[in-house]
Amino acid sequence: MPAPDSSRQPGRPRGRSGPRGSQRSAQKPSERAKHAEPARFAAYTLLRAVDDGAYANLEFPAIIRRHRLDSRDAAFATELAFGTLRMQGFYDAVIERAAGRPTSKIDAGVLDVLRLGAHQLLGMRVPAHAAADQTVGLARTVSGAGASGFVNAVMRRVSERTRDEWVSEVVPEGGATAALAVEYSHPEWVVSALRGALLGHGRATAETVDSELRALLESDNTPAKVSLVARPGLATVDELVDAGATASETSPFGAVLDGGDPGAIPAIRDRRAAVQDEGSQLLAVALATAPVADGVPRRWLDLCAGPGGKSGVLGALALEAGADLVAVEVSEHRADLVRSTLEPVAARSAEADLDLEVRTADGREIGEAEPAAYGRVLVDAPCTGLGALRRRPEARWRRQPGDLAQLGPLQRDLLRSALDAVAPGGLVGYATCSPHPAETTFVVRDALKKRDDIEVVDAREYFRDAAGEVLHDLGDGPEVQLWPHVHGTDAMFFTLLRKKA
Ligand SMILES: C[S@@+](CC[C@H](N)C(=O)[O-])C[C@H]1O[C@@H](n2cnc3c(N)ncnc32)[C@H](O)[C@@H]1O
Repeated sequence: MPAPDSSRQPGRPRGRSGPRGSQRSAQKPSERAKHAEPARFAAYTLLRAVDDGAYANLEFPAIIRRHRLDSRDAAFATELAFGTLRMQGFYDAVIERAAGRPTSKIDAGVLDVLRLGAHQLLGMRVPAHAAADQTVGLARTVSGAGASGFVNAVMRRVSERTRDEWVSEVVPEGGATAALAVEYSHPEWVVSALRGALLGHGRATAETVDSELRALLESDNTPAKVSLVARPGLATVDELVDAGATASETSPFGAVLDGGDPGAIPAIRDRRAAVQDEGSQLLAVALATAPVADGVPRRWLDLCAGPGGKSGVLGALALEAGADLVAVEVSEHRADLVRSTLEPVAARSAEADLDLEVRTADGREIGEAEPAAYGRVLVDAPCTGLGALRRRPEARWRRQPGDLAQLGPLQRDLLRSALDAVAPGGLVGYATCSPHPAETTFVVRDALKKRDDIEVVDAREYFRDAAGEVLHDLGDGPEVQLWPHVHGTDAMFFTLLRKKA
């Protein structure tokens, strides 16, 4: 068992008060932490793994197990590691100033130690002396005594100012985008892209865009709550509530878990329920419930299905509607995840004599191979994920503007294939977990060019909250753009298209 962490007593929220130099430890250096404490070492291990290309969400559970952290230490390590990854851009600006050298001139491992220290000082409630001592101890463990003097000096300088004072110190004046990028710790191109998205989707005007953008960037830095879905007909929201969750106000099939392990909930263990953003739930329901013409095939298609979150909802709703479902995924591994997600639906579909097929295939080829064969088609296109940055702490630093150019042709081809695969009178839903106009409205506009057989349906009325009301603040339509700072969901985009009968 790791030793109790006396360095984590509740304290004043960081960064709202005066300088904290006076809070420095009265301990002599020789009395300070000599070694890394397990939770901090686990957080450091994750940062190094992410630097090597790992995905934080996938990697951290194994690190927590390897370091044998109890639930309290695991929660601390998660807040420390994920918060550090999110705020890395801001902390690097602080560290550069405090160290008097660019971060490129600091050893990568030592830089990660300093980032973790900066987060404890400026972003968590860890007392300044404990943050500094533990960070020096971590430096000694991972980089040897040589680095610990440097780390000690930088930590001392960082601790001399509050977060707000550091913001005034390192955030550039004048250039709004550059300033927001540092203050809210996003790459500059992402700040520009989100500004364009707020304006492009009519969420903000020139007058309101700055405050909307700040709220959106802030929500990217706030860990998402754990949203659950009770797959329709397979589980109920009440089952999730009985297991400790709170019923969602946003999604009729949703619930929110405040703490604890979702995997311990029986309905989730048997895949009748799952962890899923409420926005994703809503758009799957919208596609499944918007009316189609009589006589369209009772056969639905999920063209980009892996790992199967939306297929799980669509499969359950297809079963209720007496429809077949084909879930297509190009990656073999992700197609296996879809199979596993759909297992409980598959068993019931077989009993109901319905066809449920998971196919490892290229969705771009389905339209030509099976023209007009489906009544409802979902294209949940591969995208930059700029609308889900709060869920993937390192994603903002991985993505590059060039990704947009790479994904664009694929997104257009998949949508064109879907439009060919849908039968007259049937519906295609095009979705992304990005609000970027280049992945949303421009893709739809281009795919509809040179076709006169498609009409755009107002999707808003099919986005109904748990009370059955149309969700608030859906804008002017016809498409729907959800926002984390407005709806509490990922920034999902959804357009509903009908092939003329
Ligand atoms: C945004 S994810 C889909 C998420 C999924 N609908 C869910 O809710 O869990 C996009 C998926 O499309 C897959 N994909 C990429 N290119 C594809 C293609 N040409 N055909 C089919 N699937 C493709 C990716 O492997 C990825 O799993």
